[in-house]
Amino acid sequence: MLKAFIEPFRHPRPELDLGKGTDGASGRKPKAKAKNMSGTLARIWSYLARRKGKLALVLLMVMLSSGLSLLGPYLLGIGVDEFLVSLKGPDEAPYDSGWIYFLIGLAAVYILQALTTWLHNVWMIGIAQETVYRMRMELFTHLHRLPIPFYGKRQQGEIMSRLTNDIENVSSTLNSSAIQIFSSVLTLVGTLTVMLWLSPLLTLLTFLVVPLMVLGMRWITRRTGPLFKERQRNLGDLNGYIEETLSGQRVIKAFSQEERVIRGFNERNKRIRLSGFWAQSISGFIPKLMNGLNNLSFAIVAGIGGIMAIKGYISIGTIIIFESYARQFTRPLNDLANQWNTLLSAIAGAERVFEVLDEEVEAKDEGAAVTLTHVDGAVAFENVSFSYEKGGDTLEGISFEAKPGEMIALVGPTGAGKTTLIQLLSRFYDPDSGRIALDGRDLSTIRRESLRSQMAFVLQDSFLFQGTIRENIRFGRLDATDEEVEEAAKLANAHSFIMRMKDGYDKMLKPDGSGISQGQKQLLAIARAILANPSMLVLDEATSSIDTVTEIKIQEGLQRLMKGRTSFVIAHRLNTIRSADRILVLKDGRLMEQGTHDELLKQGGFYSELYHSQLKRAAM
Ligand SMILES: Nc1ncnc2c1ncn2[C@@H]1O[C@H](COP(=O)(O)OP(=O)(O)OP(=O)(O)O)[C@@H](O)[C@H]1O
Repeated sequence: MLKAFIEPFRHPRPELDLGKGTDGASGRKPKAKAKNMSGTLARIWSYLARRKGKLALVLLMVMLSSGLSLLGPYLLGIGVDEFLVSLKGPDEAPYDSGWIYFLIGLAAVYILQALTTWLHNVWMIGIAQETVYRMRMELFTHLHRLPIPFYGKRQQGEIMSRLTNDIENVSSTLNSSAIQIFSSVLTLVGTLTVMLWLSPLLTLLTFLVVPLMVLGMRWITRRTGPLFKERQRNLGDLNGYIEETLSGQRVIKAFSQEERVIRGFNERNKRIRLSGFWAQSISGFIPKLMNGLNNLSFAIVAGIGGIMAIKGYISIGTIIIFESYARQFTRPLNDLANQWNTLLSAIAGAERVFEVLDEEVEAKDEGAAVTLTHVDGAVAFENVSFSYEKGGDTLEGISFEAKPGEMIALVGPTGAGKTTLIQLLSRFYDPDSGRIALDGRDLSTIRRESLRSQMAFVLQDSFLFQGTIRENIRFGRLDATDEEVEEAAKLANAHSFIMRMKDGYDKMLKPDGSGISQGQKQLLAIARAILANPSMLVLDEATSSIDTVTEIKIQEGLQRLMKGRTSFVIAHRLNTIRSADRILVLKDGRLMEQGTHDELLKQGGFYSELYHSQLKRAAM
């Protein structure tokens, strides 16, 4: 109801629309509408309710400031009647003490109004910041408890936009809009009540222009609404494009696609210019219309009110009160219309935040799940099948065994399912059927955290954080001493290159790990894994070409790391896994062959084919 009334008064404010309620990062269509408004509001309230006392104070201040905003003009009218209209002639000056007290009282009212407004603003900002602080914390913590499949389904930019844009949207709305709406409603109701009480006829005359305002505004907003939405969509599209092209800089440069990317940007930029031009030009007419109609109302009240005053129906002071109130009336109406929309988009934002908070966290370990203290490293896959999507067959009927300390190599063409098999072993996903066992114990009966703490990963593109080399190695075991960190680096063959750097172990690495070479990154990852001292290892062999010296160093480091641990090596160059205890050959999600290098060559099957074709390519 309220929305229907105030919607036409909405001044589309460009600065409010920027990035808010849009899925800026992903560039998707903005979702301005909340799906479950009352539920979301109740949930926001549950956050606010934690500061009930302060909130009550804020509401009290809002009521006071709204009341005082009514009292000011009212007193002014009374003052005019009392001290000016009653003057007998131009020579009679209102210098008696009553007039002075009146002025002091009036000033006190306006000062108090400013003070109460300031107080409710500051207190509300405090409550709002505390609320979004808690939301942000909850969301970030929750994101780290969500299972890997959640991330597989969503774009990173989209998740980030919830943590930043959407939360910011809730924050700014709680800061101002929520209270402004309350204050506007109070002021409107109060103004109307006092006006009706003073003179129903003059009230009617004052509001004669309101239907014209509603019609005029509706006419304009009907035209600008779709234009603003269009601009919002274009903005989202542009944001997504910027994010994509900035993160893909290397590829763009490598393929010399700069010109094409700039052209793409230009097209999107033009679309924003066009929709922005029309939206803002048409909506720019709104303040003029409001002003014109306000003046019309002013003239009607002054004219008819003047006649009524001459006839003695009302006093001059009453006309002054009406004129002030009439001017005061359109402001909260405008505020309401603007804030209402901001509020709606914030509710939609909050809903998107709650949607993530409602995502199921990684399934709880079963009650009886155990924490492993020691692992021998015997792994068995028994007829394991798995698919990322229902009905698929990413892995089918996989069975093999790995004895403690064995090196198992996984080979097969791209997309064969090697990484998926490792994901199942680390319980990032659970098999659809079949069983995986560690030391004879079903994986599902082992606590995930405990299982993962027994494993270390040395991947192709090892993830390095922004921090020193020392901190990055220590990530393997946070309580390791500096000596232990250096010992691990020595075993990994990383010590010498670290010492050649200016700051040695204190060299700061950049957030994306750039600044050191691929081979050096891998040596650091090996050091990290050595420090973690896991019972099981997962190694993703580097595909990128690394110089022979570094490669020998890496191989040495890996040999030391693998010693006595069950290791799974995803191999791309088959000559590096000749010493593997077992080679698993995967193709299209099925285990085609398994055995040692020699056994598989003798079989003359798929592995032998792969091996010989690689030999041939190397010889060319
Ligand atoms: N998160 C995912 N959601 C849906 N399908 C996926 C997902 N990850 C991988 N796949 C699909 O599962 C199949 C196996 O992928 P996997 O990454 O295990 O192959 P791989 O043998 O490790 O390949 P590569 O050698 O290229 O790394 C592929 O067809 C791949 O497209």
